[in-house]
Amino acid sequence: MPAAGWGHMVRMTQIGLPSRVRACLFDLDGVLTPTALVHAAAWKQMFDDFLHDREGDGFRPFDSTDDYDNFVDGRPRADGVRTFLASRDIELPEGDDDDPPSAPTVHGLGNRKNELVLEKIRTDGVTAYEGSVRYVTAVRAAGLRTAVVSSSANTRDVLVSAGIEHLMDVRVDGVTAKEQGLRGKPKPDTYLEAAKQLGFDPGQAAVFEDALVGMDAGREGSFGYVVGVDRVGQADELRRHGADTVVKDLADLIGRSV
Ligand SMILES: O=P(O)(O)OC[C@H]1O[C@@H](O)[C@H](O)[C@@H](O)[C@@H]1O
Repeated sequence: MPAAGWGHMVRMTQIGLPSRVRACLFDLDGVLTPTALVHAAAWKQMFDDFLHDREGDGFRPFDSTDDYDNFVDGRPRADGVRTFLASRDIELPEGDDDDPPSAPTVHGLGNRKNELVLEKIRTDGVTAYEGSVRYVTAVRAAGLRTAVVSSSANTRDVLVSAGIEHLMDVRVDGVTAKEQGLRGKPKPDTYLEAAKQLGFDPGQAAVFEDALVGMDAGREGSFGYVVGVDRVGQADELRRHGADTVVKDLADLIGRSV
């Protein structure tokens, strides 16, 4: 048997990653589960109600593709509120984490959106992408370690609801990032923390992301490989933001050599 073990030999041809990669860091929403759609719909409903109340019938609605991808996707919740409002030249007081959903503050709006997300997840449940489960299972069988790295404070609930919590060795999410004072994506802090907890340098870790800010984090953190996951037809944008490769589904990497 070779010094690195058979798992090492097998994975080079079967999981589409360079041999230096020993750990896989997966974003959640849009990569492991289809919950990016739930978030996008909740953001739209919340911002459209807010803009309508503020500007009347002539308001410019939140665009679930452009506004979501550029200002909200992948960022921690309050950063998403701030970044979108800034794009419309709107300033609101910060407020507090426990502001009621009716409060006209950054956190009030964030809490309003979160109520919509939780309602949808509780009603419909979450099913993981089948190709993602197959791919994560394959990388673990090849001896790599795995982490989920998400801005979402709902990460644990979504993993449990989807039945995939046991597939992740480490979780760095919106809750743990806040506890540890880690900056959110597009900063690489949460991905760096996950690599550290798994015991690897960034160069030995691959980042799997569907969000443009996640690509930026992968590039700024000098990770060993960055996989862009294109669920919405933004492959070129993902490449421009630093993807080494772009796939439509994680299972597309199975059987691919790099
Ligand atoms: O509001 P949460 O569940 O903490 O999630 C924050 C963000 O988490 C990211 O994973 C999603 O891409 C965003 O859409 C979402 O807004």
